[in-house]
Amino acid sequence: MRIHIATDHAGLDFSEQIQTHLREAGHEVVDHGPQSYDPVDDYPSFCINAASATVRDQAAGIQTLGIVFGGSGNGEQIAANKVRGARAALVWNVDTAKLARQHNDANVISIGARQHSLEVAIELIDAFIAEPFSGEERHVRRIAQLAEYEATGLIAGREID
Ligand SMILES: O=C(CO)[C@H](O)[C@H](O)COP(=O)(O)O
Repeated sequence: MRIHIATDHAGLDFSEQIQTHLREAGHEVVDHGPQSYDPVDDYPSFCINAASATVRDQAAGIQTLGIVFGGSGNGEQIAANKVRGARAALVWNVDTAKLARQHNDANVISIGARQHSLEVAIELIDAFIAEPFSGEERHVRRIAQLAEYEATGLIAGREID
């Protein structure tokens, strides 16, 4: 699978080690930065680039997922979700990693590098990558509502309050 990855200064060390893990597992990793440590760098552009590339590859039929990291993962998730078509989930245990795929068909995982050990972060990412979307009708319906809202501001053809 192709994995698009991005972080900021708070996750750089993590990102480098996780990229090694992913490459050893046979994935193609595309690093969206940062390329060097800058304690005052800003996560939005890195994370938006990773999410955009993930959405673009999926639209082209390429099997791909995105990973974004930061100190908490909150801002990184918010940034990724600004990209149309991105469904970024902030994951904090194996259950939320699996549910992000099963129920939400999340295409980007966000993780707080200051919240977990490297071993746990790798466990969360591996669980996320391995889990398929359930494809169940209720989840398909809810995801379609989000996509419709993103595209038109409507849900099921109606304005919402
Ligand atoms: O997690 C993050 C955003 O949600 C950032 O990584 C975090 O805010 C960076 O903090 P600082 O600039 O104090 O190192």
